[in-house]
Amino acid sequence: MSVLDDIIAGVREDLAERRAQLPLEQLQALAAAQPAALDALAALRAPGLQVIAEVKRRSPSKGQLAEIADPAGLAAQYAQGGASVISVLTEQRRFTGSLADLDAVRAAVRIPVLRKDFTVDPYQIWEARAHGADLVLLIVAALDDAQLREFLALTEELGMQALVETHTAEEIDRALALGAKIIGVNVRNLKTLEVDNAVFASLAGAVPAGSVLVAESGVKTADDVAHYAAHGATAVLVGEALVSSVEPAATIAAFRAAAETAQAPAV
Ligand SMILES: O=P(O)(O)OC[C@@H](O)[C@@H](O)c1c[nH]c2ccccc12
Repeated sequence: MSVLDDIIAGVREDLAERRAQLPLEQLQALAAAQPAALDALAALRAPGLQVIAEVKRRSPSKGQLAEIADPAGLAAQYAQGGASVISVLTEQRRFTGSLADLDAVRAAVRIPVLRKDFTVDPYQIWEARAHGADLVLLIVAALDDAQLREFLALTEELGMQALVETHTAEEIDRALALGAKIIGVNVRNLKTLEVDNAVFASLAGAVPAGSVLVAESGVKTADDVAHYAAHGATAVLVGEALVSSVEPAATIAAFRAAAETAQAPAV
């Protein structure tokens, strides 16, 4: 069983518990009572390189990254530093996230919020909307085409966007064929947890110009950001480097500035 399969098995167990507590019909009523989702696509299409800043306490590959006693305060700092979207890990067992974190972040910022989880059931998309998220993560490696199609349609029906995460050229083709508008390339292989930054440059060409292309994982330095920007990234998704930064707002500002240098035409 790969790491991904193992994580998903836990996600399904936790999901069964939540579903037993709150039937889908009630969740749908909560979703309907939410203000409309914010336009994440427009936010990511703004000029310059966009930063998706993640609230992430722990990961299976790195263990504990940060305490994050105040996710709302952290998200506010991210927004103040110029993040375009806040990503909130809600998976509990491996990442120590929760829907309570999502609620706290949603209440703290006015920019789009991504519910970052291993989506394997439509219930989770309703849940994301009921908790005020504007985007969900769909990991292509975890879904077949029928699921991906169904989940993209539901996302659209709820006025939300999906960050469709890929790791291979074949996954990018599947995502594009099903109409994904925001494509993520995760340079971390979720089956082995290995990070290889070169994966982005090797795959970026498979995504047509005009799509929103997000480089995910392993962004540590301004040089990493400049590298992804030079290879066509619209945005970078950053977790560890921000949760472990003493000044996350300044780090985000520095990342955005690094991308401008990378994109400036040579004179
Ligand atoms: O902490 P990093 O290396 O900056 O990575 C952030 C993000 O890309 C990573 O958290 C991530 C990308 N795709 C995921 C899917 C599930 C859980 C986590 C992830």
